[in-house]
Amino acid sequence: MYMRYFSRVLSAMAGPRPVVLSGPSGAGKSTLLKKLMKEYDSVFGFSVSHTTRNPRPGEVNGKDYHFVTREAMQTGIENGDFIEHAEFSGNMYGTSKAAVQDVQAKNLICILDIDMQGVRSIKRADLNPIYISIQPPSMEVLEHRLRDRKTESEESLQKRLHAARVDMEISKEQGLFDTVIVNDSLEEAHGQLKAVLLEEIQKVKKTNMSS
Ligand SMILES: Nc1ncnc2c1ncn2[C@@H]1O[C@H](COP(=O)(O)OP(=O)(O)OP(=O)(O)O)[C@@H](O)[C@H]1O
Ligand SMILES: Nc1nc2c(ncn2[C@@H]2O[C@H](COP(=O)(O)O)[C@@H](O)[C@H]2O)c(=O)[nH]1
Repeated sequence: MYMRYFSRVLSAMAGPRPVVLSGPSGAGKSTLLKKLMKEYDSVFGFSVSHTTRNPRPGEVNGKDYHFVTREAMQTGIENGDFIEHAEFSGNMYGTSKAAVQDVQAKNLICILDIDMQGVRSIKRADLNPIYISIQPPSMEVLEHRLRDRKTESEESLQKRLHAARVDMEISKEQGLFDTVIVNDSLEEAHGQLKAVLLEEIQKVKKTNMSS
């Protein structure tokens, strides 16, 4: 218990707290984090995950994800390269230690966009992030958004909707998230996200000004 306490104190001294953004597929995590990173230049850094899924049109290897084979991912996991990893909708996803270290080395707020299994694993690690859940206004709206995005096959869509129902139930669990934001109006959700992160944003801005 004391070890965990001291490691949290040390990590607080080391730089800004990372941010975990979680929530059902299609809730708007990427949309919100892109908007945040556009508004705040040189404050946030994205933790680029590894995945075995195929890139979508426009996605860039090394920027949106590290797109890898299942074999490469398994080897990385066996070598202890990952803080957490999970199977989601038929593909593997994972946060490497390097992905987080790369952002933290620049003294930026590291943003992790991960599923619920990832949240559970990160809770057991020593990252001490701010946990934010992004939720859709309803299952109906979520389904519309996912269909309109046109990224999923019917099979993948159904898997994601099933995971979403589970996610929406679990996210009500007391103490799991520091904040739950319902992304109905994008502007309002963006405003709420900024408000939650204000203290960390100011910390980074202050450090950047004095360096
Ligand atoms: N507030 C909103 N109002 C209307 N549409 C939205 C809103 N937020 C996001 N969207 C749209 O919903 C779709 C899903 O959003 P997004 O891709 O950001 O979700 P996500 O949570 O990152 O999903 P995934 O976990 O699958 O990556 C996108 O087409 C996006 O443009
Ligand atoms: N546990 C982890 N989950 C991750 C990671 N990177 C992304 N994700 C989550 O996967 C789903 C699907 O993402 P998509 O890009 O295929 O739509 C979504 O909920 C992400 O949050 C990760 O490294 N670990």
